[in-house]
Amino acid sequence: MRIDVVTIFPGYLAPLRESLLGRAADAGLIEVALHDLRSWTHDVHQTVDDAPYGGGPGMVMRPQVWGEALDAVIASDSRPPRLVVPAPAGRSFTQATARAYATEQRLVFACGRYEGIDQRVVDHYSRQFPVDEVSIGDYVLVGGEAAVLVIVEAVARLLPGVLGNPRSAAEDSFSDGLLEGPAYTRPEVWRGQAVPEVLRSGNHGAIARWRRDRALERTAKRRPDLLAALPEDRLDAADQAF
Ligand SMILES: Nc1nc2cc(Br)ccc2s1
Repeated sequence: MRIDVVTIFPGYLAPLRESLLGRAADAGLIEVALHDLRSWTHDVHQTVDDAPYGGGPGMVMRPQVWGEALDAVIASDSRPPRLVVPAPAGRSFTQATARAYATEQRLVFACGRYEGIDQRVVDHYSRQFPVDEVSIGDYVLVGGEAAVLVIVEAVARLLPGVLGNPRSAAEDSFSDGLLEGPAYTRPEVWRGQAVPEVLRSGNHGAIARWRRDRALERTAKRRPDLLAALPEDRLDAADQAF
């Protein structure tokens, strides 16, 4: 997978080259290219924003700069892109979105700042490529860069070969529509708290049931919306207690 990120703060995306993603890049599983939006300005001040039509606070990012940048970046690789624009008003980015993005050949991220990017940029490219405006949560950041770090990590970990143990991705939170239950490791007793006995029983059936019950219990308590959204056939008779 090829990932391009256009931003006025390329340094903010440096962590994409660290650890898990660094190893994935070294292994050729992911190719990350960072592009400074200001490279496509033509004035001495490298202006990327302007006052909003209709008045109001803040500044809006100029369509001309974004158009020149995205034309150049998209043309720099033959793989067809999905353009992803993090935005507070975007559709929610979920594990299902991450799974869908993990099947893409190429993701091009446009990192907005200020009050966002002139809407005509998204409208223009939506006529040529799939374009998603996505939000990573119901809060407002200062820019899209932090959202790109989150999205890229959630997607990259699903790519074959990126995680040491592929079962991790298959069994983590949200993979079966539920939150993950509690996890334990040695020592058996820590500060007077013992590891639940069933986990030391060696009875794999009982362990699987216990883990399912803890996941259902936690999901019912913390995210009842996820439980309500589960398709009927995803809950078996033993699950009905939740
Ligand atoms: N939750 C989010 N907040 C923001 C703010 C800006 Br400015 C750009 C993108 C995003 S995504």
